[in-house]
Amino acid sequence: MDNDIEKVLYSREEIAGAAKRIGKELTHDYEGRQPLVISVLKGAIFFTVDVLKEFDCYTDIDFVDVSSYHGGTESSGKVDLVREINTDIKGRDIILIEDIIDTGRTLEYMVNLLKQGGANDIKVCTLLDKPEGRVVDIKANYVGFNVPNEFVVGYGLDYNELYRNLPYVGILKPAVYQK
Ligand SMILES: O=P(O)(O)OC[C@H]1O[C@H](OP(=O)(O)OP(=O)(O)O)[C@H](O)[C@@H]1O
Ligand code: HPA
Ligand SMILES: [Mg+2]
Repeated sequence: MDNDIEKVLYSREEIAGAAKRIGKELTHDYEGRQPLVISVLKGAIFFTVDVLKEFDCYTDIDFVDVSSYHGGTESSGKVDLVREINTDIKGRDIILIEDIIDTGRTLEYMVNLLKQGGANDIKVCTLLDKPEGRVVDIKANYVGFNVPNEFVVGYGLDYNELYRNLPYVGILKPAVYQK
């Protein structure tokens, strides 16, 4: 897999450092509360696990599966709900965990879904933010790293369902998806 990567942006160690930093910030910010963590499948699974191990707080965890890239490098523009949230979110303080905010469409969809369900408060935590990709004006509250406007893979992020298990985040060689 390494041969398909143009440039490593964030190493295993740098990502671990970011997860630790954010987990500690959350521990501080949620002291005395019991938030519900919602992880956005599939991409956020690695980051969720690493942040939660550093989050010292009573919290329950649920998952939602939404999809809009369908394995490709461009957003389809439409977010499909593949698996819904099973926890009652009414009145809950939610921490949403994402791997990347790119166009912002997935996050906008999720925030609307959580508001419709009666969430009390919604905070967003993402490993990567790609501000140049935005088509929707929306921001995360906790960000690991800003990434350039390139298609990145690894540590949960896929191309064609592959590369999620790379331990680092890197730019995928365009030759891989242009062939
Ligand atoms: O800001 P956006 O442009 O909406 O992009 C961000 C979303 O896109 C990816 O999900 P994808 O649809 O690829 O599903 P996956 O996590 O299962 O790969 C990623 O995991 C984010 O959830
Ligand atoms: O750059 C990206 N890589 C992988 N998945 C993504 N989903 C949105 N942007 C990206
Ligand atoms: Mg994807």
